[in-house]
Amino acid sequence: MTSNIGYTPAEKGILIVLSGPSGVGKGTVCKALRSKAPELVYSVSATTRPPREGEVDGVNYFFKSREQFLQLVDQDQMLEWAEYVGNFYGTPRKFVEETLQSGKDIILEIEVQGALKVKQKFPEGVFIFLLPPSLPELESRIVGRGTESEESIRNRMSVALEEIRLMEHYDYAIVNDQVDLACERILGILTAEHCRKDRMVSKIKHWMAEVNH
Ligand SMILES: Nc1ncnc2c1ncn2[C@@H]1O[C@H](COP(=O)(O)OP(=O)(O)OP(=O)(O)O)[C@@H](O)[C@H]1O
Ligand SMILES: Nc1nc2c(ncn2[C@@H]2O[C@H](COP(=O)(O)O)[C@@H](O)[C@H]2O)c(=O)[nH]1
Repeated sequence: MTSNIGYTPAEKGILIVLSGPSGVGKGTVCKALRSKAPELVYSVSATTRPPREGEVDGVNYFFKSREQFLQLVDQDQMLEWAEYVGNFYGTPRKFVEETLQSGKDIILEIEVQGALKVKQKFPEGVFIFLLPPSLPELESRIVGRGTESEESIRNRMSVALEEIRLMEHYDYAIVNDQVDLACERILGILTAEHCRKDRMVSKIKHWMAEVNH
């Protein structure tokens, strides 16, 4: 099934930030969204974390050394960046800005510190927090994924509680009990956000200018 957002695009696209603790299912939900909403664009982050089995450079992440990453930061090429459980993660700025400028919506799947930095720069963005049905279910999802060491699982679970505490800074919270339902909720939010009157103001101004001409 493909989405039918059914909006008249405002001039700029909408920036959507999807956060939530490690293992909650952000990546899984985004993958499902790709087939349901092919018109959405997904930002590819840079990271210093080593690739997991099957991850492809330029598709899942741009894999960088710490030196390369910090050079990108120095060159102001990152919209935001953060250190998470010992590795750097960041969003390349140019791709996001160009996508929004072209009128397309873009999703950033990022952790909370980075999301709060994006909120300072793009307060008009839509900030969505994904929650697990419970903390034991979160742990069993991280463990079940089979990608993390015991130490990494412990670290990610302890950061998860800090992240959940910062949920108050987000606009929406969604429980990822079922992937399809989580996708529907995100697409519902997006439809509503496209109908916000503030996003239409510049378009209406343009009409008025034409009539008054
Ligand atoms: N609704 C769901 N019900 C059951 N299992 C799920 C659900 N969503 C995701 N999962 C499973 O949970 C595990 C973690 O999912 P995923 O890798 O998408 O999480 P993530 O939030 O992207 O994690 P990270 O932030 O570490 O990249 C995967 O094995 C995935 O199949
Ligand atoms: N601040 C940012 N966080 C990011 C970015 N890309 C991914 N992430 C988040 O990092 C953690 C860990 O990811 P993992 O792939 O190692 O499991 C997770 O919460 C991601 O959402 C980014 O560009 N900036």
